[in-house]
Amino acid sequence: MPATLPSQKRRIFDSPIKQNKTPPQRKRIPKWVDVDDEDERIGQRKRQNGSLKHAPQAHSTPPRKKARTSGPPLPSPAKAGIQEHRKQLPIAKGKDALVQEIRENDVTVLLGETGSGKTTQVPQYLLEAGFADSGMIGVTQPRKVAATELAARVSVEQGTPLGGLVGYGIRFDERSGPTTRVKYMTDGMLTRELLGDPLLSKYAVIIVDEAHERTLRTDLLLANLKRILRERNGKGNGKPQVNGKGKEREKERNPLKVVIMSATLDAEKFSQFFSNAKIIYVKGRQHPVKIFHAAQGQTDYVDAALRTFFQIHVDQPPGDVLIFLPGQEDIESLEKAIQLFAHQLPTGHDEVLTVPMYAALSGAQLHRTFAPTPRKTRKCILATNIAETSITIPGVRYVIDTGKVKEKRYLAGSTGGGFDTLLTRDINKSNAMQRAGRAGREGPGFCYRLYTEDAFLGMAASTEPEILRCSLAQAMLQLLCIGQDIQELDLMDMPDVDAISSALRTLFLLGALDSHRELTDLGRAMAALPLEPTHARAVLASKDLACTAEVLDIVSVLSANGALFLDATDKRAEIAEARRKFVHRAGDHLTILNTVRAYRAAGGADGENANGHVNGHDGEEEKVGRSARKEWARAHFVNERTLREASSIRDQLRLSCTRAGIDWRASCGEQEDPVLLSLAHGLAQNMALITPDGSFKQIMGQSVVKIHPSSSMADKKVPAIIYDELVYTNQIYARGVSSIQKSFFSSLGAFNRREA
Ligand SMILES: Nc1ncnc2c1ncn2[C@@H]1O[C@H](COP(=O)(O)OP(=O)(O)OP(=O)(O)O)[C@@H](O)[C@H]1O
Repeated sequence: MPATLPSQKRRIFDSPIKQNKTPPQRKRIPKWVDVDDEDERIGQRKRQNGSLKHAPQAHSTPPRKKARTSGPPLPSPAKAGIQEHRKQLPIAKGKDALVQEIRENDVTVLLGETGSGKTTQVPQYLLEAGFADSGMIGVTQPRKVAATELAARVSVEQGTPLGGLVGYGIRFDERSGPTTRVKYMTDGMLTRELLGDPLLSKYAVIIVDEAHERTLRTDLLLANLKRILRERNGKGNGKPQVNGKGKEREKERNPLKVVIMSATLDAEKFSQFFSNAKIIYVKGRQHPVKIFHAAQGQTDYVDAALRTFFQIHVDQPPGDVLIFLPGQEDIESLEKAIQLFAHQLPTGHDEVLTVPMYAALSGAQLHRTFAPTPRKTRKCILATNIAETSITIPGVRYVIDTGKVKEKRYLAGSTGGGFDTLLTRDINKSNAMQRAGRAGREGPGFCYRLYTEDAFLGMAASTEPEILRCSLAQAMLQLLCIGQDIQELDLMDMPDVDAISSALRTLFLLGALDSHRELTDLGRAMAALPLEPTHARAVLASKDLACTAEVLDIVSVLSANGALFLDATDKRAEIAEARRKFVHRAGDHLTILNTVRAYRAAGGADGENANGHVNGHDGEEEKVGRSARKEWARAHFVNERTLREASSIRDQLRLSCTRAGIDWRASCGEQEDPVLLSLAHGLAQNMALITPDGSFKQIMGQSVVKIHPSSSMADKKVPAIIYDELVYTNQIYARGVSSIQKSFFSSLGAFNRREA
C-alpha cells in the first residue's frame, strides 16, 4: 500500500527559504512507497524455504553451565544501564543455547538480523563461558573503523580500559596487551599473523564477522581456517571428543572453534564449505526499521539525497541522518550543498552538523562520527559503504540510501601491468539490507531508498567475491611465505587463471619469485614488511642505495589513508602559489619528500625527538613546534592529519627495518637519483615512455596513459615516468608520477628478468 511522508503533498521547501539557485526547489521530492521490513520478509521467505535452521531459543537442550575456573577476572559491570541493554538484545534470549551449540561444534554459522547483537555479544558470551581460558577470542572485521569502534564499545560493556581485556589490531595501530582476551581486528591483520603462526595457536576461537562481504582476506582466512581445523582439531568439522582420554588429548591439541557471522549471508554455502557446519538463526531485531522506496527511479541521486535530507530535517522528529553515497566526490559536493541550504533555513530549526565518513580519512577524523551530537543539532553523516556493516552510530535514526557504491576491480593485462578501476555501480540486496540496518539500533528507525521497490527486488543477492575481481599479488606473496600456493588452496571460489598469472608475473618482476615460481630471499624480506610488494621492494632497494630515510618518508605518506594535498576548486591559484616552494621538478614522489621535510622543519629543530619521531612528547617546546607545524600545514593546504598518520606509520616501518637489519637512518641528503631509482625498483611494472602526441605508453603493457591532472607532472613532457597507480575513469590516468632517466632501465633487475 503506498504511503506518503507527512510533507509529500506539498513541495519540500514551502518554508520561506531563499529562492535563488536552490536545487531543492527545482523538482519535487521523490515519492515514497512504504513496505514492511524487508530484512524480516526475506528472512521469513528463507525460513519457509527451509534454508535456515531455527533460532537458538528453539533448542530444547538445556544449556550446560560450566563453572569458570580460570582466565582473567571478569570486571564488575561498568554501568547498570549498559548491562540492562545487553539483556534486552534479541540474541540474549538464545545466549545459553548458542554457547552450547558453539561448544558442541567446531564450526558454527550464525545468521541474525542487523542489530540483534552478534558482533558485540557473541565474543562476550564466549568469554564469560570460559572459551578464552585456552587462548584468545579473535573477531575479524572487513574494515578498520569497525574493529576499533567495536573494541571500544565492548570494552565499555566489560567495564575495562580499551587495550586491556578487550583490544584491537589494525595495520599500523595495535591496542592489545598480555591481558587481552577478546581482540577485534581486520581480516587482513589475522591473515598476516599466519606468517609467524600458521596454526593461529594463540586463538581458542576465531569469529569471522560480516563474512558475506567476501573480502579477499576473508576468503584466504576461511581456507586457512579449514586447514587449521584439520591440524588442530584432527578433522574438518563435527563433534569434538569431550570424554575421558579424548578430553585430555583435546587439551593437548588446543582445538579451535570457528564462528562465521553475518546478517545477510548465504548460510548454506558457508555451511557446505565447512562440511555441513551447523547453521544457527537468531530471530528478531531489536527495533523495527520502516522502509520507504522512491516511487520512481532518481536520475540525480545527490540531488535526491539533498531533498530527502531536508524533508526529514524540516518535518521529522529529532534523530541523526546517515546518507550512503558511493565516494568522496559525491560526499564533498553533497556536504557543501547541505551546509549552504542549512544556513538559509528560517530560525526555529535545529542546526545541521555535517560529518563526512570515507576510508581516506584518518582514524581521528572518523572518530568524529561517533561523538555525541550537540543539543539542538541534527547530525548528518555522509558515508561510503565503510559505514554499511557492523557499526552502530549512536543517534542515527534515519538512513538515506542512494543505492550506489564504488567498486574496485582489477583489470589484468595479458602482458602484465594491469590496473585498478574504481567505478560507481548499483548496490545489491545485501548492501541495501545492511544499510537499512544502520537505522533502528537505539530505537525505531526509517530508511529512505532512492530507488524503487522493483529495483530492489531486481538487485543481485550479494557482492561478487573480491578474490574474483582484485589484484592477487600481495596475498599470493603472503601465502607463498607460509608455503601455500593459491591454486592448491581449498577456496570457496577459485580466482581466474589470468589474475593468478598476472600476480605471479608481478612477483617475478619484483624479484620475489625465481623462474621456477619459488619464493626468493628477497620475496621473504618483502613479505616481512607491512607494505604492498611494490613499496616493500622500494624500501629494500633503498638499503643498497643508502637512502632508506627518504624512501620511508615517501612510502609512509603513500601508505596513509588520507590525501596529502587538500584541494579547493575556488582557490587553485592560491594553492599553487603556496606550494610552489616544495613542488619538485622531478614529480610527485620528491614533492612528497619535500613536503614532509618542510612540515618537520616548521616545528623547529627539525621537529624530531631523539628517536626521530615527529610526534614527540609534551614539553613546552614540543607544544610550540606542534602548533607551528599545524599552522604551516594550514597555510600550505596540506592535510596535517595525513602527515601525522604517516609519521606514525614511519615509526612502525623503522621498527620493521631494524628487525630486518636495514639502517633506516641512511640518508642520501639532497640527491634525487638514489630515491627515484629505489622507487623504480618497486614500480618497474609501472613505467612508461613518452609518445609523439605527449601521452605515455607503458613499457610492460599495452596501455597508453595520460598523467592525472592532480599530478605535479600534469602536462609535462619528459622522456620516461614511473607512477604509483593507474586509474580508469573516462580514460586511463597515471597517478603519483615522477620523471626518471632512461638509464635507470639497465639498473633494474625486472628488465633483465623480463627478457629471461
Ligand atoms: N557504540 C555503540 N553505541 C551505542 N549502542 C551500541 C553501540 N554498539 C552497539 N550498540 C547496541 O548494540 C546493538 C547490537 O549491536 P551489534 O553490533 O552487536 O549487532 P549485530 O547483530 O552485530 O549487527 P550487524 O549485523 O549490523 O553488525 C545495537 O543495535 C545497538 O543497540
